[in-house]
Amino acid sequence: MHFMTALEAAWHQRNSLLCVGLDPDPAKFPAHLQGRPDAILEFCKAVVDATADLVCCFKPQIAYFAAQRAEDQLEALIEHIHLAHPDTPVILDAKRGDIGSTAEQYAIEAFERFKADAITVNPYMGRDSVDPYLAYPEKGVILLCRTSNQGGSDLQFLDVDTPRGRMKLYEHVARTVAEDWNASGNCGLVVGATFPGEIARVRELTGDMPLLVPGIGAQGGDIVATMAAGRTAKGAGLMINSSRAVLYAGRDEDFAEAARKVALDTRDAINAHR
Ligand SMILES: O=c1ccn([C@@H]2O[C@H](COP(=O)(O)O)[C@@H](O)[C@H]2O)c(=O)[nH]1
Repeated sequence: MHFMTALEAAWHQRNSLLCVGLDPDPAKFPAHLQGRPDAILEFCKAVVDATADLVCCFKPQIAYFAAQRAEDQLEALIEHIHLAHPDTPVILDAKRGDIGSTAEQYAIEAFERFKADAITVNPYMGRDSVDPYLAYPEKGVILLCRTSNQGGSDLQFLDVDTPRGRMKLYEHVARTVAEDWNASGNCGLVVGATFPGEIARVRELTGDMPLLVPGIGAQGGDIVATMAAGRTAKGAGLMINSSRAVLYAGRDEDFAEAARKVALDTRDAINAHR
């Protein structure tokens, strides 16, 4: 199924704009999982199974798996999500960006090896570096626009002269993606919850384009301001990500139940402003 179709269905049928981020850090796992060779997979599966009915998508961050030599567990995790929760799209957060020939390999890795439904991509190297992902029209291509970290302002907030006039670099990215790169309707943008003013501006520039919004929870972004700035007229359009606040809500054997409680509260806090 097309990523956007699955996402739209999840927003409305499951009544959720929450994306649970899967950033497994073994140092934070409960004692009973410590030292197990499959600890990453078991930890993530437990959180996925406890929260799947509460989310519109999951977002595994590849660095947490690769750093532990656990790409095989990432592959198994995505396979598990597809089998056990087939209507739940998976965004591989990889923030890839490289010349076309290398990007082709990254696209194969994301979509054919890991079987992700969407990937995050850094647009900084330009259109030809993004084309290999866009060549999969069923898959979502979610481009970094206004990231949630403070340092994002170093470049993204600069005023630049563009063929459309003078604007902030992140505004130019938003317009370029919305107006030039989205021919198959499979693009989205990353805009941090820590910058609600810029969420509003990106929404203004891109119509109903889906926005992946990290930065609530551990980074302190504001749900109310995010919703006011970014929701569409249909009360959707957002994948609001929370990773650490959900994953590490509990540190004991009942960690998955604790994760579910935080996910439920977060989903409801979001829905109160749809
Ligand atoms: O601008 C961005 C882009 C991506 N991220 C990623 O989202 C999660 C956030 O984790 P929390 O624990 O909820 O803070 C993480 O995987 C980041 O790599 C982001 O934070 N900001």
